Amino acid sequence: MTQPLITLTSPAKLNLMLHIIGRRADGYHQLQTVFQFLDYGDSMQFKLRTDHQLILHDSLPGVLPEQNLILRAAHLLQQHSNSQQGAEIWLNKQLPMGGGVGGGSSNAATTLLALNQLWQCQLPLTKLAQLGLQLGADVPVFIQGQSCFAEGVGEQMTPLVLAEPWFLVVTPKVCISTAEVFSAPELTRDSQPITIRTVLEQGHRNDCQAVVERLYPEVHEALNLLGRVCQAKLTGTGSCVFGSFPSQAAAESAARTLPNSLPYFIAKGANTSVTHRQLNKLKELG
Ligand SMILES: C[C@](O)(CO)[C@H](O)COP(=O)(O)OP(=O)(O)OC[C@H]1O[C@@H](n2ccc(N)nc2=O)[C@H](O)[C@@H]1O
Ligand SMILES: Nc1ncnc2c1ncn2[C@@H]1O[C@H](COP(=O)(O)OP(=O)(O)OP(=O)(O)O)[C@@H](O)[C@H]1O
Repeated sequence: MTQPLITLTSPAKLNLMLHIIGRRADGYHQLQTVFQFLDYGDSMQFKLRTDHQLILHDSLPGVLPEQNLILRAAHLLQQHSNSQQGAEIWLNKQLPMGGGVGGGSSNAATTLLALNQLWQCQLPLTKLAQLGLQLGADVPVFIQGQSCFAEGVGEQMTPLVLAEPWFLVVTPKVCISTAEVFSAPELTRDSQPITIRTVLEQGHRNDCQAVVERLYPEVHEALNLLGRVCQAKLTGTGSCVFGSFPSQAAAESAARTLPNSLPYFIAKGANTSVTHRQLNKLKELG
């Protein structure tokens, strides 16, 4: 019998603002951030196996299969749910790695969501988000699937309805280690906490930006170039920088002002993750 196959988009996120307000005893930074999803990402396919095997068909440069967040997420769910089933997984990577658009975390979350459905584990999103947090601070937001104001390390989420403009995302060819940025001595770690009511007026800054611009001249240059045509900001710990536009045509016209050597993509903002919209459609189809 042919086993079911599901195809899902594993989207990018942007941090529209990111303030660091303190540090936990374990060294993790306490953040205030606004997450927006993009209708753009990696493509993933999941096929049920009736045995226990987990097979990832595509590899990533510099990432051992057992370190790949996709297999780590699949193993975690298998252990937690005691599922006797397995899966074959395919990944078509589009998102830049170490780009601050959350590609690895998104892949992990998409895996948890897809296998929860394929294996009929029926774990609620809150439980999947708890599991996801063991894999990375950015995983819960991709599980929850709504644009939001997030606090803690990003796991305390309050949904926020945002505008859904088009974004021009410049992707400098550098892979940035999140841990390196968070360990910089000069990083701002004492921003004044703001409230969700004032976030859209007061939250325009990314506290990681100064450190990243100093460590990575390519990112500094990208911010300068994009800054000529819009307000340009860093997402997460970089390397990607972005600006928003009222239409796709306006974003395309801004992209034409960039040097040909500078890679970019254009995508629409979305209040609900595309993965959730696709999974809901599959559920409706039965
Ligand atoms: C910067 C953001 O992308 C904003 O959305 C996230 O906070 C980063 O999330 P992530 O990539 O999933 O990060 P993780 O894989 O959990 O952490 C990588 C490393 O970054 C540091 N780290 C991460 C998140 C955080 N709030 N404080 C930290 O100090 C820790 O040294 C950690 O070992
Ligand atoms: N499936 C995966 N996709 C991408 N990176 C992965 C994956 N699995 C493990 N990794 C590792 O995670 C690192 C960070 O990848 P990722 O693309 O998520 O960075 P990022 O966008 O900067 O993340 P964030 O915004 O969450 O800080 C990669 O350099 C790679 O070593």
